[in-house]
Amino acid sequence: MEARSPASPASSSAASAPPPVSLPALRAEIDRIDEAMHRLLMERGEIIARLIEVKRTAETGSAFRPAREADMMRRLVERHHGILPLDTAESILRVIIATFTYVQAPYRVHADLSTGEAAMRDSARFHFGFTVPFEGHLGVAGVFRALDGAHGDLGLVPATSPSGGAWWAALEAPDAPKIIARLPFVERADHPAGLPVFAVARPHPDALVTEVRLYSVRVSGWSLKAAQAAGMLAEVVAVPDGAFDGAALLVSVPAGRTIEEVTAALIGAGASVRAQAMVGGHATRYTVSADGALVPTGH
Ligand SMILES: C=C(O[C@@H]1C=C(C(=O)O)C=C[C@H]1O)C(=O)O
Repeated sequence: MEARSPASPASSSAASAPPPVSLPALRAEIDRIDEAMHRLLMERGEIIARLIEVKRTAETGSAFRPAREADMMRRLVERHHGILPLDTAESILRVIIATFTYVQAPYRVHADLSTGEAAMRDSARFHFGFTVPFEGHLGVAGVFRALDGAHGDLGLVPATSPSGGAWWAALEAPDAPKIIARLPFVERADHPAGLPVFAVARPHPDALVTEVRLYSVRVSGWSLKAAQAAGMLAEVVAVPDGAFDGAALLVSVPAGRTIEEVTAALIGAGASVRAQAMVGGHATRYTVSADGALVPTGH
């Protein structure tokens, strides 16, 4: 976020205009700004109408462009300052983006509620608003069934505490949906919708972001040593898989690293890699630090 003292003028035009002194004058300023914001949103809609033709969304089915969305959210956080809470600015832009994506090609959000309904519903509403239809499912299998029935829809699955076993194995087939984003886009300690969530969808072929690459990896000989070796290089979610120290892993490989480095580390720690498949990708994660700076998260 830009560092500015609270006394700084909001814009150069405000700085040159004489300060309004009366309550009616201040309310007139607010009405002018509200009307300008509404007109700008309607103008944004006209541009989206033209963009639909350029993207030919109707042909490809999915309008999501996760890389662009992550970039827009990072730029919002970087330029934000003043008394409006960042949470509010972030949720407004998210609802604008999600709703205009919906206007391009209608979709539903299917969320796995099995690790808690309130936090998941907050994440879905914060990131997708109330115009995009929301459907809760008790388990990730229900989410994936819904995505099979409606190829343009989007699923939300808790990113860190798998309640339904190694759900990511269902994303291994080439024509299966893939992880396309990790929410929230910009992390911080007190994020009001901070549940770590993976967004799952069938991406447009050139829309999958691969800054962070996600792999489903099956190993035998899984041990604390193997977990530590892989954990030095990548974020790993592990679920025991069968007898004899087997495990199903979801490995998030950050930019600058490769899955080969991770599997070499696993083998070096005594594990055997039985299978691996890419199951998605998302933008590099960023955290807002206490002084408002954006810091890459992870390894
Ligand atoms: C507008 C686009 O489509 C979607 C909607 C966006 C928006 O409203 O800003 C941004 C990214 C896409 O998910 C685009 O591809 O640029």
